[in-house]
Amino acid sequence: MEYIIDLENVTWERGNRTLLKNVDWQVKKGEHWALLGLNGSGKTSLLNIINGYEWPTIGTVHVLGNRFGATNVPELRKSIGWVSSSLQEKIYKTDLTQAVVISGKHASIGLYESVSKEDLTRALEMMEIMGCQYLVNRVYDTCSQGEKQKILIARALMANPQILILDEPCNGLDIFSREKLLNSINDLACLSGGPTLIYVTHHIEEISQVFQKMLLLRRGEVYTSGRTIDVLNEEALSSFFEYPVSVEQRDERYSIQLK
Ligand SMILES: Nc1ncnc2c1ncn2[C@@H]1O[C@H](COP(=O)(O)OP(=O)(O)OP(=O)(O)O)[C@@H](O)[C@H]1O
Repeated sequence: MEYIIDLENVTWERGNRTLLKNVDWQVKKGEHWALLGLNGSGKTSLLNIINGYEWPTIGTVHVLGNRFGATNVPELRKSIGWVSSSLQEKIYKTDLTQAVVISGKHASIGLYESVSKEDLTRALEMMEIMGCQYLVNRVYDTCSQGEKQKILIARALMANPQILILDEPCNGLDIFSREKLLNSINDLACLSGGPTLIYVTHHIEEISQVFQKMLLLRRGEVYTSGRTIDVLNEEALSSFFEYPVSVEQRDERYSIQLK
């Protein structure tokens, strides 16, 4: 079986610190994962390794069938979308929303080529998938935080990625904007031929039923990975957080409270 992400025994050291230790993680195409961990647990470090921005000290990394060390990483990166708050800061605030989306075609910030009719049509399609086509012709900075997230996901889709990393996309959103964004993400997850999603979060409340697999990171190590329904329960999470928690499940969504 070919995995689209295959990390074997990945350890990453910086100075005298081990930031990732013996990480094994295999992701199949079309299998959407949530990646959960507290602040500083190593989530971003892991994503940096998957994107080839950092190299493991020990272990092997295969992404989309390519072994890091024997492949052209910048080329490979075109197949991986990564939407994060640091991206949001880079976007030119006075650009129109559709220009921001089109810039995802070459992962540029801003547009440096004339826009073809096909690019515009595709951008509008991507905006429609994310439920934000109504924002066309709006200046990016006049959009709400939730709308900006949708634009940035549409931008990432423009390059037709096989893997799409959504790095804490609901940060800074109120409960209504959060639910709207999660609905659009669910639609995207169900899109035939769409990317495999990796949803990074601190909050189990955001993990909807489309994320059937989970990886729990703690202090740079995989605490556990497997089916979400097996992982998101009181016993497993109390042990993971090293603190007693209660977990409720309703309508295929979860909530957690400290006991
Ligand atoms: N380049 C680096 N050099 C040294 N230490 C680093 C480097 N990158 C990350 N770290 C450290 O590794 C640990 C894990 O950081 P990382 O950003 O991967 O965690 P995270 O799970 O993404 O956290 P958060 O949820 O707060 O974003 C932290 O203690 C961080 O300070």
